[in-house]
Amino acid sequence: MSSIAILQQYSSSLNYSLQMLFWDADKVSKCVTDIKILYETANIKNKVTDGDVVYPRPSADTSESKGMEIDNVSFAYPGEKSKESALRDVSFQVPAGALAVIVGANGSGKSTIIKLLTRMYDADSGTVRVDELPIADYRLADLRQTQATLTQDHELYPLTLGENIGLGYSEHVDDEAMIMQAARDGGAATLLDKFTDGAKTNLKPVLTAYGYHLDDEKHKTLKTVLGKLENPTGVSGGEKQRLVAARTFMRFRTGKIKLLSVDEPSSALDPTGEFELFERLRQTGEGKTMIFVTHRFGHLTKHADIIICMKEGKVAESGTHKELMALDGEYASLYNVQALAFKESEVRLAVRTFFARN
Ligand SMILES: Nc1ncnc2c1ncn2[C@@H]1O[C@H](COP(=O)(O)OP(=O)(O)OP(=O)(O)O)[C@@H](O)[C@H]1O
Repeated sequence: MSSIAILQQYSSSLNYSLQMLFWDADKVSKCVTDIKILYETANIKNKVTDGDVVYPRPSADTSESKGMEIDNVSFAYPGEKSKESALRDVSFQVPAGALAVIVGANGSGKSTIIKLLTRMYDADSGTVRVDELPIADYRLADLRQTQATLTQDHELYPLTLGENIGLGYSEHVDDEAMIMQAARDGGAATLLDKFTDGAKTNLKPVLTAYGYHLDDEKHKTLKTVLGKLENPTGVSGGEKQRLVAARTFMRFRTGKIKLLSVDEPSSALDPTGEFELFERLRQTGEGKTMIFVTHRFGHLTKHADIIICMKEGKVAESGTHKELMALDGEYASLYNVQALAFKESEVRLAVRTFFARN
């Protein structure tokens, strides 16, 4: 019996060792694949060619700041399998300093417009113009310096919460006062206050105390400090959006921003958080060209100088809220569906409150 027991113990120990070996081998092969992808990505040539015109043009006076124009633009994503292109014969203008809001159903081309205006892609036909010149004429680095974008795709990095905000203006990544102001603007101040280390809280430490082979007794203090540093900090989807928004407000501090593009950055925010974010963006961006993509109608569309209502890759309608409501077309029907849903939810809330009280 004892021989069988020993044999069984050895067998399960061998089984465990083999499992660990394969697990480690799996991790090593994943790391190698990741590194390979990293090198391959770094080698991908940018298809967006650089221009040579300085932006903003030194000679440009205010009369030359004409804003942005999309002129008869069509665009299909490289390798797109869809039968229809993402954008077809799209034309509209956003005067300098105006607030434009792009609305429309899923897949109607809203985000694609932002990608062309920020020159992530070039149009297949037609022209995107900035201050009357084709966008491709300008130096890319100059254009990027004057743009602040806020989208759902923005990521947090394995740095401190403060550094994640400070990256919006990398020369001031250590400027605590500026970071705190940006945090307040982005609605992230309460989040920073939640942690004992505040803005210095490490989001996702990359060090590992195990790697140093530290002695429990001899390196006790160092181990405690490293342990604290290494403890990853979790943030919710809404908190991430607030931090990323704060980074955009930090970017405004560069004083160079001329275009603010905001692509549905608030899906995980509660209605109050979203309202406050849009209001602060609108106030901070005052005087700059602002382009918002949103699914939620309401105060933003009412403030818009121009609303572009997209449908299946084309501009269905454009104008102010008042003009489009008077048209009683695509925009009005989208608006009314939301207004109805809002009224229904208000009724449901009132009913629930009534029954809770009685
Ligand atoms: N990277 C991509 N590669 C290929 N096709 C894409 C890519 N991004 C978007 N598309 C396609 O282009 C079309 C327009 O997409 P876009 O993201 O601009 O729409 P949208 O109006 O912003 O949608 P949503 O409201 O869902 O965000 C869609 O048919 C979409 O499938």
